[in-house]
Amino acid sequence: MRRIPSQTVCSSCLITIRQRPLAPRISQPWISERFVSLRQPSKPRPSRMVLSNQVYRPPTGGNTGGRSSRPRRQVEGPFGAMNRTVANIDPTRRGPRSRTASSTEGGKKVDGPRDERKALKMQRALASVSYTKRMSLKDRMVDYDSFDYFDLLPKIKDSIYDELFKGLVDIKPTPVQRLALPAIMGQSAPGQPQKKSSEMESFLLAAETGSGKTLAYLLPAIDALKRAEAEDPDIKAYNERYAAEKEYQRSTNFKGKPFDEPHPTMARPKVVILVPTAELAQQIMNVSKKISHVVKFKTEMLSSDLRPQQIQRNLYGPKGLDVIVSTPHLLASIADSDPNILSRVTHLIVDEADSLLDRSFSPVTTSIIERAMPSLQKFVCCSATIPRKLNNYLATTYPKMHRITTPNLHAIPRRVQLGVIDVSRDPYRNNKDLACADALYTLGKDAQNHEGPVKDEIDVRRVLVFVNEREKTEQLAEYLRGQGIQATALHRDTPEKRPGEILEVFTMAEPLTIKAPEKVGRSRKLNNVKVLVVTDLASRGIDTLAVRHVILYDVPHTTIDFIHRLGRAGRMGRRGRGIVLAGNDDRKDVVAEVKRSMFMGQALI
Ligand SMILES: Nc1ncnc2c1ncn2[C@@H]1O[C@H](COP(=O)(O)OP(=O)(O)OP(=O)(O)O)[C@@H](O)[C@H]1O
Repeated sequence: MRRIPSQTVCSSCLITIRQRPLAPRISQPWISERFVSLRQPSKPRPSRMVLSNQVYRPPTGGNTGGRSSRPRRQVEGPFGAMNRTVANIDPTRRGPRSRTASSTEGGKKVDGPRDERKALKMQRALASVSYTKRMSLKDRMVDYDSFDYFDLLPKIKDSIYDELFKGLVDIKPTPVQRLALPAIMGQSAPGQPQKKSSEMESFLLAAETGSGKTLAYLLPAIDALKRAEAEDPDIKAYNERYAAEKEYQRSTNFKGKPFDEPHPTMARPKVVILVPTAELAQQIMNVSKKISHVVKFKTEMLSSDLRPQQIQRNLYGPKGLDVIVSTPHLLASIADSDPNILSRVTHLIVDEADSLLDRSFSPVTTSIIERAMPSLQKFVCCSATIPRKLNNYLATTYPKMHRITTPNLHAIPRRVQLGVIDVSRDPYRNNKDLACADALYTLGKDAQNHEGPVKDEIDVRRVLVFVNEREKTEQLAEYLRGQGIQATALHRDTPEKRPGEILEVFTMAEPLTIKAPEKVGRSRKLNNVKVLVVTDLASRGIDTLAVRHVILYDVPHTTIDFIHRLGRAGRMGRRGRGIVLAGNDDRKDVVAEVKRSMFMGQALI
């Protein structure tokens, strides 16, 4: 008589393995293969929502984007997956090694603690970068601990100290800047001059949120722009004509038309920075403008919320155009009518590359890349999160891409604390609105007196509340206002003011204070907290330096969203706090694992 097989559950992949008790699995591998069945067939997430591992090097497997080692489905057609006797399990992910974080130290394999994050693994939202690689990057970063070690033009260094970080002492490059600046400029060692490359070079800058990626690509681009300008014969000839005309007008006391010959760079920028939103375009243009006050170049932005006359002026201004920051759709449509607009581009930067090379933006972004390619010298993709799909796409399209990843990529800094409010419990009973208002009142009560010259002032806390749906922004803001909280909603169709103006309160670094109330009245009113209820519109790249608190009203769909939303607090070494409101319908196990990963300083997967 046959014995009934017993069952075991594989802890890493939640599969039920039926096997005969007396047969050791290792010696008879066919048993596990034959009787493995999926207990919980979960739908795999699209790879654009899954963070990539090993971002520091391209995936193996050439044009297949690293997927060649995976077992492929044998039977084609709609019923191909039925009646299978063998589970479709990737052999590279099986066995004890996949469950153990291992690294190599001094040629010896060292096993780290087991990675227990089952819920995140099921979601497969992010994956880790080899810890060995992270350490070696740390070693490389020691070298460039001052901007003086970079072979940047002296004026650019002046702009760093006198404009960008005016009033700050002991300014040091951030990790991504230490890695990216020499790489993009072709500088081999600190203090050494740049080496020019005859080929077009491509770079991936992958570094955590708020780590200074903007300057990591902007400074080398402006440096190259100014060096090329000094050797450009058209610009030289223009400057000579301009100087001669000025001299003539001065000597003859001429009162007629001033020199109005269009500049050779008019509507022909050399540096193009693509970003997904108008708000981010404005922010990056402001940084570029600050540098231009010292270095002298022309920088403008293009975005759909500008009036047509303004767009015309920004592009075709007589003083020329060197650096343009734009959303891809507008730039592509302008390039349709004026194909030469991208004919001189030497540096093309795709910021928030995972958004701009995702499905919705990809055709238009790639059309710009293709048009700029003939004159392109440096192509830079930049993001805080690298989904697997993007990783594979870049490996296939740009096999020689230089990959620059920082030690903390995909990790939320430990200085950001995460608190979780279980709204399914009393007193909220799934009333998230009430829980949100209560959390804001608690933040208001904790606010400190302002430590400044004026007495009796209290700090105003600026809090971002993230929701998943745009309809919810208005609804929640209205509820909060009804509770005496100063709340504003911001989404793509916000009617009254321009989003930039609304965001300004949250992006300005200066402290915001109000006069302390003399005595607490009876009315329920929260004066020292300003709240912005917002969708992902404000989660990408917006530099909310002054924001220390972020409330995740809805649990984000992926760890990618966790990283970007929580990344609005705790920027550039500051402390921050996130609060997640988790209800009955939310994945509390995912939230718990994100919280634990943050506590342990682990990269999300
Ligand atoms: N070397 C530096 N020292 C001090 N502050 C810096 C330095 N470099 C950049 N910053 C500041 O850090 C802040 C964040 O920089 P930035 O917006 O470039 O971050 P990011 O990496 O692009 O973030 P995100 O991924 O969220 O877009 C900015 O306010 C910037 O002025």
